[in-house]
Amino acid sequence: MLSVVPTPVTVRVPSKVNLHLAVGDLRPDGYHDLHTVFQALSLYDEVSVVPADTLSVTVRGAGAESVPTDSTNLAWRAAEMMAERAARTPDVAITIDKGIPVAGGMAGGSADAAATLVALDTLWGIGAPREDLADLAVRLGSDVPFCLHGGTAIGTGRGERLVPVLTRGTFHWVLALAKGGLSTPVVFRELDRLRAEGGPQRIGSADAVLSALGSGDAHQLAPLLGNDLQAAALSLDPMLRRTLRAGVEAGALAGIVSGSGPTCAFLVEDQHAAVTVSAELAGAGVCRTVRVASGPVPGARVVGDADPAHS
Ligand SMILES: C[C@@](CO)(OP(=O)(O)O)[C@H](O)COP(=O)(O)OP(=O)(O)OC[C@H]1O[C@@H](n2ccc(N)nc2=O)[C@H](O)[C@@H]1O
Ligand SMILES: Nc1ncnc2c1ncn2[C@@H]1O[C@H](COP(=O)(O)OP(=O)(O)O)[C@@H](O)[C@H]1O
Repeated sequence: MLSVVPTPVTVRVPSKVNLHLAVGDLRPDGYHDLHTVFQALSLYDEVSVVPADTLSVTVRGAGAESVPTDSTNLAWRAAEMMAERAARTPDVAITIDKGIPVAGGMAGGSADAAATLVALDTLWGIGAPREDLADLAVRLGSDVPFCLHGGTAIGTGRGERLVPVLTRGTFHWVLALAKGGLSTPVVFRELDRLRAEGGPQRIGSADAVLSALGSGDAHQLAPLLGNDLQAAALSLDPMLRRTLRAGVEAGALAGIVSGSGPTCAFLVEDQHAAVTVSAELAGAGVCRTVRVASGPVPGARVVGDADPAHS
């Protein structure tokens, strides 16, 4: 008798860069209020789910060895949450193909959690409204709702309250991926420490960033990029200064530490500049590897899914 091989559902999910990341003071719950502008970039993870006897996670790609495959993996937790909502057992094998740097400040783990929610929604035929998935997402991490959402958005609260931002055209980026990672809580703590000593200066409001995004002009946007966590990331990893300098010397319009780092994101004029800047940066020996990306791109979605309900 022929046995039916189950077909996996695969979801592609983008990374993010914070174009503007203003960090407030430490709150009693251990978090910081954020005012951020996220942009989803075309550097992706792919998450596949297939029915299995028990829940498992397999991680492949660069940095896979440093990602947990047990219940501390955010994708595992997303599967348990989705199963609870559907009142069933989370009997799936999850495979994560990492394209997003691990612990790189580009929301890799959050992306995998968002992708797992979308993949299981399809695999189990749940058809949950996006708002329901967003409610689950926020319980998994501050960045998970944006990974579902994609595009460009303002994030407030812990970064989880989102309002879409109108942008024109496509922005082109060169990403310098570092050898190691930086721990998000450690970077926030380092900022608290630096602030207790009187520095660094806080970035201002995002108003000018929003109008630059509306103009679609990378030259206008470049000098406005700002990240309150950058000083803390540089304090923990001083070599990043060299990386930021090298990107600008290679012809980027501006460079910024992405989120809590250590990935450095360089805004460039166009696709052609992305190729030349990335080649020069790769030769400068200031990072593990270089990637070209563009944004904004859509959030987590099933590969091959043309259903507008998923847009
Ligand atoms: C800094 C940002 C900027 O987008 O991204 P990354 O650079 O890590 O990708 C995010 O705020 C990271 O979000 P995420 O990685 O989901 O963090 P969470 O799991 O929610 O929190 C991890 C820890 O970071 C600190 N944290 C996080 C968010 C926040 N608004 N304030 C904080 O102080 C807390 O110590 C928290 O326990
Ligand atoms: N699916 C996952 N992918 C990557 N990291 C994960 C995942 N699940 C849990 N983690 C843990 O989260 C930490 C932060 O990783 P990541 O989300 O990639 O970085 P960042 O918070 O800087 O954007 C990692 O060190 C890893 O131990």
